[in-house]
Amino acid sequence: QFLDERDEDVIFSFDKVFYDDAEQSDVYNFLAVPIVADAVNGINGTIISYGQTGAGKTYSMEGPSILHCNELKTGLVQRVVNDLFECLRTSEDITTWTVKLSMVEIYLEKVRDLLDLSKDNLQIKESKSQGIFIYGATEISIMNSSDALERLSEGIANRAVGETQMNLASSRSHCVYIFSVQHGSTADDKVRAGKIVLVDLAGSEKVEKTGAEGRVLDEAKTINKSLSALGNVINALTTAKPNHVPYRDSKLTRILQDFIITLYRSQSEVSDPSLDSYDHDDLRDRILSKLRLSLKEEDVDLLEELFVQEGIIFDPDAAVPDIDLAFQDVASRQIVSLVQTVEELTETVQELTDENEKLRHQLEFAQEIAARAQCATADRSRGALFGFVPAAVLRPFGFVPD
Ligand SMILES: Nc1ncnc2c1ncn2[C@@H]1O[C@H](COP(=O)(O)OP(=O)(O)OP(=O)(O)O)[C@@H](O)[C@H]1O
Repeated sequence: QFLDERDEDVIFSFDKVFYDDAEQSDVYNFLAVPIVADAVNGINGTIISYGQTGAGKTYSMEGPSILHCNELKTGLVQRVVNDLFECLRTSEDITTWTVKLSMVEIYLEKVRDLLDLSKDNLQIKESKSQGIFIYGATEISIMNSSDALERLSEGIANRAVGETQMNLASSRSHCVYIFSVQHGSTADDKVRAGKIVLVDLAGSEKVEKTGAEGRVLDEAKTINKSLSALGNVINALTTAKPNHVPYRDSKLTRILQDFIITLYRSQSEVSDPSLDSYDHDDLRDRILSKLRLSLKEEDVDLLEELFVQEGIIFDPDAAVPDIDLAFQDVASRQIVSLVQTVEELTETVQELTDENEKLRHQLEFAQEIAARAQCATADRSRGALFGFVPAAVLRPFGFVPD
């Protein structure tokens, strides 16, 4: 419990608080184990370390060193990597897999590739198939955990190279590690893709307390702006019906756009059988409005029918007890995978619409050719008509020699 600036009580809720005797493994087991398991099942996850300079963000993420440290001090990143490969290797269903690593740092609102320093101003783009992605960022395929740790260590070393070249301290930038996992499974012949994004944020201290000037002041202002943007996005998402989620206000929130999602209810509330229908309606509305952005109304209507049939969204006219059961079912299957399904279907509809458009053009073209051919035939017929006038008729007019 804390007091705000007006000395009023403010209560914050935490899922868990770790005291100073907590081990790195305690943090890892609580925070990251479910996220690694989800990534192997095709569900994106993210871990962000936030706090004041010197609070221990980088230590929690990387330990004292990525490559050389004992089991006790090993950071989250190494533990994620080790478990990820362990899960992939030991799963009976997984037949083939690839793991790719990208590593970027955001400094003064510029995205720099830590695996290729020549790329120092990467752009963030969005596509239907990939969602938000960092255009041109180096992606290295990694085969096993020791390979991954070597590459991570190179990336971290590049952060240090930047430090001396550009006189920046690594704590003044946000560091983003992106692991993309893709695998095929014998269980259902599907290819699953999931991402784990780990973010070591820049220190969050207040500008006025630091007495900073010049470049250091610019750094502090930019960091504060992006951290406020992150706060604003989370605030908007935790509002029941946000009008606008300001993802575009900073590079950080834009990169994390597909990873910061909102679940209004805690797990205990989800399993509460007295759910009202508000959340179902809200979820349905949000899915449908997302579809309406890129599709025609009739396609959205068709998809809505399909989604209701598949149990992806709910029939607004269905009886409330059925809706509650359906909601619990969907909650357990994770809303993230649901949104992925929506995106895949949106893409399929878009492809079909394009194909349809192409066929329509071809048909119009064929009809035009056919019409022209008919005209030509008519012209030829007219010519033939003259040709068929019996010579006896034309002869008196001198058209045909005797
Ligand atoms: N749990 C810990 N055990 C031992 N040393 C620690 C621990 N946490 C942090 N430290 C040490 O405290 C110092 C500051 O930690 P760290 O660099 O991780 O802070 P930070 O929050 O990342 O700061 P910045 O915002 O400047 O990047 C480092 O020397 C680190 O080794």
